[in-house]
Amino acid sequence: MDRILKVEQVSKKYGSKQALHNVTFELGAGKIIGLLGSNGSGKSTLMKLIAGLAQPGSGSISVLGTPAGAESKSLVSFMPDQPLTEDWMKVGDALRFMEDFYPDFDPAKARRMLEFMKLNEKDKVRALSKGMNERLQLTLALSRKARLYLLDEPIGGVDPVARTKILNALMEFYEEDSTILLSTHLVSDIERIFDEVIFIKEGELVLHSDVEELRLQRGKSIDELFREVYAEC
Ligand SMILES: Nc1ncnc2c1ncn2[C@@H]1O[C@H](COP(=O)(O)OP(=O)(O)OP(=O)(O)O)[C@@H](O)[C@H]1O
Repeated sequence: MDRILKVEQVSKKYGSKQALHNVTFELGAGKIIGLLGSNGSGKSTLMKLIAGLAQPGSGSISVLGTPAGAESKSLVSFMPDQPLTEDWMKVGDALRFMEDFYPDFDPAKARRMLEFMKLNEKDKVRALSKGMNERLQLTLALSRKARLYLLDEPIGGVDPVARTKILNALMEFYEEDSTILLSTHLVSDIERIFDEVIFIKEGELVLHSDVEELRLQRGKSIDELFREVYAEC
C-alpha cells in the first residue's frame, strides 16, 4: 500500500475529557475514506491533529513520513468545520487570499469549480446561504494541490439536493492519486462515495474497513451498520 497517513496510538485530552484514546490506523493513496461518528465522538479533534493544528497528548501522526505539524502543511489541505473565509470578502477575494497564502493553490481549477457550483466571484461571502457557503469552502480546500484532503463535515447543514451537488463536485474534481478523509454523521446520503470507512465512538476507533468487504461480510449498508453501532449514543 502506498501509505499517505499513519496515525499511531494517538490520545488527546481536553482537561479531564478524553477526546481520543489510543487511535491507530493507516490510509493509502487514491481513496475516499469516511470518518464516521456521532456528535462529540472525536472526529474534529482527530482532523485538527492530522492537520497539525494541535498536538496529541501521546502517540504520533505522520503524512508521507513527515510528522504532522508545520512541515506537513504543504501535503494537507484542511476544510475545517468553521469557514476559511471572512465575512467582508467576496468570493473572488477568497480565491485571491488562498492564492497568496498557498503556493499550491490552483486558481484555474478553483474557477472551474465555482462554475460547477454555480458561484460567482462577485458574490458576497456573508450573503451566501449555508449550502452555498459549504460549496465555496469545498472549492477552496479542493483547489490546493495536496496529497491528503481533510474535509470536516462538508455536508453538515444542507438539504439533500445541495448534498448531492456537493458530492458530485467532490467526485468530479477529486485528484485520483490523492486521499480524502471526510467526516460526517449523515451516512446514508454519502456512503456511495466511500472506499473505506472508519467508525469512531467516544474517542476510540471501533472499525476500519473496506466498504465492499464490509457490505459482503455483514450484508448491510454502511448506514445500517452505523445505526447499530451508535444506537445508544
Ligand atoms: N476545545 C475543547 N475544549 C474542551 N473540550 C473539547 C474541545 N473540543 C472538543 N472537546 C470535547 O471533545 C469531545 C470530542 O469533540 P469533537 O469536536 O472532536 O467531536 P466531533 O465528533 O467532531 O463532534 P461533532 O460531530 O459534534 O462536531 C467532545 O466531548 C467535545 O465536547
